[in-house]
Amino acid sequence: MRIAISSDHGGNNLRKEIIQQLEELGHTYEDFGPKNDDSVDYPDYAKPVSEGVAAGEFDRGILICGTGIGMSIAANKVKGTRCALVHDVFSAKATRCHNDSNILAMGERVIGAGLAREIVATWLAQDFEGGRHVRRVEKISEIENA
Ligand SMILES: O=C(CO)[C@H](O)[C@H](O)[C@H](O)COP(=O)(O)O
Repeated sequence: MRIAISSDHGGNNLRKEIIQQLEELGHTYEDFGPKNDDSVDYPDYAKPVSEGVAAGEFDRGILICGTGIGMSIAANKVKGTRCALVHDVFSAKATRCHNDSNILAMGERVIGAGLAREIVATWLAQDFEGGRHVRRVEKISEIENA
């Protein structure tokens, strides 16, 4: 899978950990930074990942900040993104099955690297269930296009 990933300064350590995991799992990825630990603004880093996923340049995106909240709010402003803020494995599976989420947001200040790795592995592996959920995802697009 082609994956776009970024963080803010609050997510730098977890981003590096997840990049290592992506390499272990054999995914291709583009790292949108940041390049150092300076304090930055999360919308600047959510934008290129979200736009890349929405444009079809990447299959999925992963965004990490302190809480994951700012990243997920910013990502969901980009038309075509369905960003899920996830801090448990059940939700990681459910949001792929039901919401066809194309971006995963997590908070480095909320969960540890072990759980984050489990969430990423589950979220990447899980297919969209389709069926009744197609209609609901289409209704999200209708709101976006209104
Ligand atoms: O979700 C966030 C913002 O809504 C993130 O947690 C940011 O990483 C956080 O706001 C950064 O805070 P800092 O005090 O500037 O490190």
